[in-house]
Amino acid sequence: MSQATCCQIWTDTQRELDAMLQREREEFLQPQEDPEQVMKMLATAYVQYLAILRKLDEAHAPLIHQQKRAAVRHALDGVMGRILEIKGEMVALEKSECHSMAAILMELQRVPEDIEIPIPKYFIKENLGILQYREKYLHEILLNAGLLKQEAVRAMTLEEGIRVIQVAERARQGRARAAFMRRIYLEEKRQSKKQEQTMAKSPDDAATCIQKVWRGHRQRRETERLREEEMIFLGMSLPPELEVMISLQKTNVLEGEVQERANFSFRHELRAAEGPHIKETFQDEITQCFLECRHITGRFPDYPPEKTGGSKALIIEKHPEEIVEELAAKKAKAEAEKNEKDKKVKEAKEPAPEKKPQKVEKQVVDEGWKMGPSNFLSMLEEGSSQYQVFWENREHKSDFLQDHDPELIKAGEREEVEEEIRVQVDEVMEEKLLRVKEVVDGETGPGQVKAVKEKTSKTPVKKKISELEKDLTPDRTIDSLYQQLAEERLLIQVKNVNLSDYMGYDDCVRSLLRETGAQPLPSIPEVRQLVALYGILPLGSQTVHENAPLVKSLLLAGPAGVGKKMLVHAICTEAGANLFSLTPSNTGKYPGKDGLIMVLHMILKVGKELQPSVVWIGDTERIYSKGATKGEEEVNFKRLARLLPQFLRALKPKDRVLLVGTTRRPFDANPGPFCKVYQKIILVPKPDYLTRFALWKHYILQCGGVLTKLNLNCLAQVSDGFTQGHVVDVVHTVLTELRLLQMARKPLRTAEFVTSLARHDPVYNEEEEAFQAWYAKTPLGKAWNAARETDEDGKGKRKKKKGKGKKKGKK
Ligand SMILES: Nc1ncnc2c1ncn2[C@@H]1O[C@H](COP(=O)(O)OP(=O)(O)OP(=O)(O)O)[C@@H](O)[C@H]1O
Repeated sequence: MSQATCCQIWTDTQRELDAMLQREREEFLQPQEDPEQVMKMLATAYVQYLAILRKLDEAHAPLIHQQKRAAVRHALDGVMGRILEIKGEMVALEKSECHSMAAILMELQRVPEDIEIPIPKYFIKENLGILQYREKYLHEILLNAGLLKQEAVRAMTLEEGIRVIQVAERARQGRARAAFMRRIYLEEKRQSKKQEQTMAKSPDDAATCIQKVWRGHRQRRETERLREEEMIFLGMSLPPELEVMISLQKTNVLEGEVQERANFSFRHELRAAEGPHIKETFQDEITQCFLECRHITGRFPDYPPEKTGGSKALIIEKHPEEIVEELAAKKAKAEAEKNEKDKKVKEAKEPAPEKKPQKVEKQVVDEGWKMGPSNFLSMLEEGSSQYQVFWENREHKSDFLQDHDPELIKAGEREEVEEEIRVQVDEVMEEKLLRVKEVVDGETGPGQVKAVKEKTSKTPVKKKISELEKDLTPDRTIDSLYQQLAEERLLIQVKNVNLSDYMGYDDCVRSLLRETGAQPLPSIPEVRQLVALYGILPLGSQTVHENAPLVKSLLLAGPAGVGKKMLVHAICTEAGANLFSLTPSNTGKYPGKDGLIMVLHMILKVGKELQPSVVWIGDTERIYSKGATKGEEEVNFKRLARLLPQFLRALKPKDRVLLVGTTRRPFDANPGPFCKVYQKIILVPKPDYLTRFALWKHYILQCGGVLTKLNLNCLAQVSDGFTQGHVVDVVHTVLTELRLLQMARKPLRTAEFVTSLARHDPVYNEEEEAFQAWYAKTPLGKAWNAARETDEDGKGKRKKKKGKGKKKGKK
């Protein structure tokens, strides 16, 4: 895609985004009373933001201009975050992770694929070098530790050997023949030259000859230049300067260096041109502030210590009147709090009068629904205004050089230069203030300041640091910890699977069931969406992780073979994350509480440093098993269960680390602590007819099978109740190397697969019901049931009222 097309897509999408922001300002700020209307509004915005995200990613991926890339990425992150916020609102409103979007899709004239979550390509593309290096490093560690076998070098067959020799021999003969022909050509040329030299030429002939050669050469050069210009104009090739730049940027290190050098020169320029003026302004502002303060309080204030930001606070502070106002507001707030406390104490002493629930309910209804505060709207609006200032009116088509905009860099650098100068000014002004205090007020400043400092240093705020947050390995490097974790199999290789490889279609039966009022459970496409929303997007983007509703842990529950592990690997592949395996059988190598703390500490330290990271606990129900503990292994599991909340507490919004648990038997776990640790629970379903059909086809073709004589409909029908894992296993069992060799004589038959399938146990209805019953007991399941009951009560009451009304009417 040419750069001009990318910019055009960006322009169009930005316009759509502006329209969305305008709509948000108008619609979402108004309180709404009808929940159905609210849901419709949210779902519409959700679908539209997804379309915007898709287009922004399309524009961002091929863009070369670094500043434009940064601007589009800013918008990308903002839109991703906003989608997560809207999803959060939808979940809170419907008390379910699944929403029926069919009506909205119809109304907006979209297809079901439009609600798949696009995963920005920059997650991987911008870290490709580091990811490849890390993959190679891990591979080497595993090879050296003997945990991986070196791939055996395959011996050549006789035919392959002959072929290689033939190719080489023919090439040699070709080269010899070419050399021979060249020799003949040169010989002939030499002969003709000799003949020409013997025939004397007039000066005119000689001049014509020289002109001919020169004109030919000049025209060829000119044509070449024109051709290059045209290619650049059409966007089919890059200007030479840019090509050099891109080749430099191919390695991340170089990119960093180039950027750093450019920034340094701008900073230097700014410091020289604007530094003195900034310094003067700061000094004036600080002096003014001190004078005003003395005017109000009668003495010069102490200089704010550097730890609290130095004079930054003074510079921000506007007017003495505002300070007075602020103080008054603080006082009023404190008084109000005190009054409330007194009131509560009084109420606790006196028997509380009976509450009137009806009134409260009415109040809630009266207030209506309002969209919660957003961290991303302001970001999007800021991005939009920056776009209007810098990019909207720029001529993208003729920007052959894709050169940077110095003003934009300067704007970014200005803040840093200001901060640098402020620190210098602070040092000077603090000295000055002390001297002035001594002369004017007779205060011996340093002593007082020291005293204050000592006072503050004597009363440090005691904060309890959990065992996991302490650095237990201060003398170890990240590399050595990484190596140790890999050797202990706590850090494992990620299988290269994408989320789109997790095949599956919407289950029509499930949608029908939902309409009858059954608890909504996710279909396969919804599982894909939830995994992308709660796992991949926050892990891939720092901004999204820090500002969107924080999800620290995710549970994938479902029968054996439905693809839970595949989803864990897909999260890591798409987000470029490390994969730590805390599966109970792995932690046995570190017995005792201290051992376990050390494992968790190492995982946290390496995971945070080399973020994003996924910490996977397979068979996670085992660590929350009900009943008394038996044996050392179970004691260790219980210990891990007790340490997990601490582990999660040690994860801050800036740490892109996600805990993912997988379980085949969640009902065996103690529901209380289990659901407390896992913030989001996704029930992974077994495949429906359409998915089974696609799975059979895909895996048979992948293993080299031929479909001609196969009845895939029959296979899909017969495999009802079986999982994806069963299908994969059956295909691998049937399509052995020997069977593939026989294929020409003996075509594949459906019965072969059916026979093999019969050796597996399907997921029986009882097991599926057990999953559903367990899900109904999770916090979200309970909330959904409670909401439904109140809904039904409400409807019943309304019906009764109507009935009464009618009777009265008849009377
Ligand atoms: N939706 C899917 N599309 C394609 N392949 C799938 C899908 N789901 C699962 N598979 C394949 O099925 C096999 C089993 O999947 P996986 O091991 O991830 O299941 P699991 O739920 O983790 O099983 P278990 O609970 O037994 O550990 C894998 O080879 C995986 O690639």
